[in-house]
Amino acid sequence: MSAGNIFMVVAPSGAGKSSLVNALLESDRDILLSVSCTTRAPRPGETDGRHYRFLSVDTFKQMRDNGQLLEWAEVHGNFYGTPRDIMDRALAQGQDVLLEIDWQGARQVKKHFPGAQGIFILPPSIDALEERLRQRGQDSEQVIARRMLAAGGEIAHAPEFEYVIINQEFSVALSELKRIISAARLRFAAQALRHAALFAALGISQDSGN
Ligand SMILES: Nc1nc2c(ncn2[C@@H]2O[C@H](COP(=O)(O)OP(=O)(O)O)[C@@H](O)[C@H]2O)c(=O)[nH]1
Ligand SMILES: Nc1ncnc2c1ncn2[C@@H]1O[C@H](COP(=O)(O)OP(=O)(O)O)[C@@H](O)[C@H]1O
Repeated sequence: MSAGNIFMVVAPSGAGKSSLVNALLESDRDILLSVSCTTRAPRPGETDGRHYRFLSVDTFKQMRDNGQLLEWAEVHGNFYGTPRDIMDRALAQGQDVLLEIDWQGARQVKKHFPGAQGIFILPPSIDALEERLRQRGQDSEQVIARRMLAAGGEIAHAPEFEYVIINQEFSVALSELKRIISAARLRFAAQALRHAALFAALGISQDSGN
């Protein structure tokens, strides 16, 4: 069985990544969303284990220092990280995994898994980004100001990613996200077939070298 694929969705706060990812997951049952750990306080309606694993700073640092996180970063004054165990298990079972992380985390994942595909979501404008953060109605003015201040620096990393989607019209952006994922899956499947054929022709076991 071939290993699963990794997709990373990255965006400045308010660009619409969670909305796009949630809509994608409704129609794509073959992709597992990695639930991150965070030290940020839960927003109204967020539940532990579903949206995030909400941890104290001490517990987060303990997990990080024990090597239980595949990647981690400090974003907007809080710690965020991807637990290693669930992800490793899913990939070994051939399950595709989607990570909703920031650009710093994406860089670290790329080091471990060079085939991971990064998709950067841009808002149509900075004004639209601020409007979306306000309209979401979940963050204080102070939190919104901090996220807006960080947005420019985050957007500067968009060219590092394999794909960039401008989330203007939601349905159009969602179609692009679905198309990117289907195309990448096909490409990886074709690659795996070519490897298998090459190894068979050379009489080499596919497990050798692992
Ligand atoms: N490196 C890293 N970043 C993460 C992780 N989980 C979430 N983030 C990022 O942390 C930032 C803040 O996330 P959040 O507090 O949920 O705010 P939101 O982006 O406005 O919904 C976003 O850029 C997320 O993508 C993670 O596991 N690792
Ligand atoms: N294409 C879009 N047009 C208008 N509003 C959008 C669009 N995409 C997302 N939103 C809204 O913008 C707000 C921020 O979206 P969210 O998915 O929480 O962003 P992120 O996860 O990137 O922080 C939400 O209220 C969401 O409903």
